[in-house]
Amino acid sequence: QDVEHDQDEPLPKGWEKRVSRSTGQAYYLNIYTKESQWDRPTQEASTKDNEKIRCSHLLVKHNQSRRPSSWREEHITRTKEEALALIEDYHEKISNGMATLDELASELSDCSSAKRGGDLGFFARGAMQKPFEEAAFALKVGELSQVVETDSGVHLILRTA
Ligand SMILES: O=C(N[C@H](Cc1nc2ccccc2[nH]1)C(=O)O)c1cc2ccccc2s1
Repeated sequence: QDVEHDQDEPLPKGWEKRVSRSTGQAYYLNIYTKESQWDRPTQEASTKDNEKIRCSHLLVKHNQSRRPSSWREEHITRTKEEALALIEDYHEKISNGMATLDELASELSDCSSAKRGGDLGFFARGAMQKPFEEAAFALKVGELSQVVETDSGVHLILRTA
């Protein structure tokens, strides 16, 4: 469900709306690069895909998250404050070398990418929620973000390529 746009608002140029055969969930196809994404695009489809980066992330969801459920916990009830306390602890552990983001993400991330150590693969601008995209594209390769808030919850982002 995409609450911030009414469904019949036109999509930005170069995108088509499709329905996933396996989940019945709507997704969006860039007709130039043939890339697809779950989130409704906010900008015209990029015709070239050279500005792509690769990131891993650790997501802690809370009771105000867009989908307060994950592979770890069917009903996520923690408050946003509790989520922030957790993610700040993880940030400290990764920053002082006590743990790596992929180790913590594999066990603790509320995103399905946890199965891949938090790896989201390569993505261009327009694929992820804006706050996440801005933070990710501001990182140098190998750099860990500060805490980033999106409608999904609170994140730590590591740019890997
Ligand atoms: O949106 C996803 N997962 C959501 C949580 C979430 N929300 C996000 C917002 C920005 C970036 C990553 C995010 N992951 C969920 O599981 O509820 C994605 C999972 C995966 C898995 C592999 C590669 C890309 C993605 S994007």
